[in-house]
Amino acid sequence: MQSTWKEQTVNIAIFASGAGSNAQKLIDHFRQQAGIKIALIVCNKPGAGVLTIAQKENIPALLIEKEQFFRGNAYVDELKQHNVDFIVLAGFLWKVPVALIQAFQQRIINIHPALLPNYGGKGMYGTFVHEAVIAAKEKESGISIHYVDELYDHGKLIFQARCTIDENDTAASLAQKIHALEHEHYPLVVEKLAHELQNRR
Ligand SMILES: Nc1nc2c(c(=O)[nH]1)N[C@@H](CN(C=O)c1ccc(C(=O)N[C@@H](CCC(=O)O)C(=O)O)cc1)CN2
Ligand SMILES: NCC(=O)N[C@@H]1O[C@H](COP(=O)([O-])[O-])[C@@H](O)[C@H]1O
Repeated sequence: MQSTWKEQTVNIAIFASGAGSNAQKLIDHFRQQAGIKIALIVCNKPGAGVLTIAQKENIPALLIEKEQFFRGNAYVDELKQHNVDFIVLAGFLWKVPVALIQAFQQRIINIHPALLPNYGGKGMYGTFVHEAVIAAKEKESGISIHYVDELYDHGKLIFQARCTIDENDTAASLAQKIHALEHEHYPLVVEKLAHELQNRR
């Protein structure tokens, strides 16, 4: 039987902990796209900028807390209630637990602001990444988009893009270059994976 358009829609949940610039770019990108919807914003930090974006964009927001996330159902039931098909981490700073990974196998991805496998792992987030890259006097950095497994920054790589680092670059100027790469590429990678999910149905 032909499924309804609603059933064919790929519903995406964005997990974020901070300002939400990547979330905003994803929302903008899919605003006019039939069949792919940003259905939920999940956040672990009260007052985070991404919650303001959710409110402005009239997207449901779910504020999660540690006990239920790490020792409860990992909010799998709530995600299913929102018909979430795919999870996109965009500056989410907690480790995704195995319960959630098992419920969304090969359907959780993350963007990391460096060229994995270098400069990843516990403590490697936000400006800490750029400071480490600058301190190491690297000549280039970039972004890595990967599937999420039970370890930090360890899942199968999907996409990488690079930028040069000039001698006068600082962690702040490097962060700007990295954000530009993220905003350019993440929506396109998410779109490609969402279409592949649609075609598997
Ligand atoms: N199971 C997984 N969960 C998450 C992954 C992953 O690859 N597998 N990626 C991270 C995102 N990330 C890097 O891309 C990352 C985020 C945060 C940390 C970190 O050290 N966090 C601190 C806590 C910080 C806070 O609560 O403010 C910590 O664990 O002590 C490392 C890497 C998202 N989840
Ligand atoms: N290791 C995870 C990590 O550092 N993620 C990084 O957090 C930032 C979130 O920015 P945003 O809130 O403006 O999208 C992004 O640069 C993302 O790569």
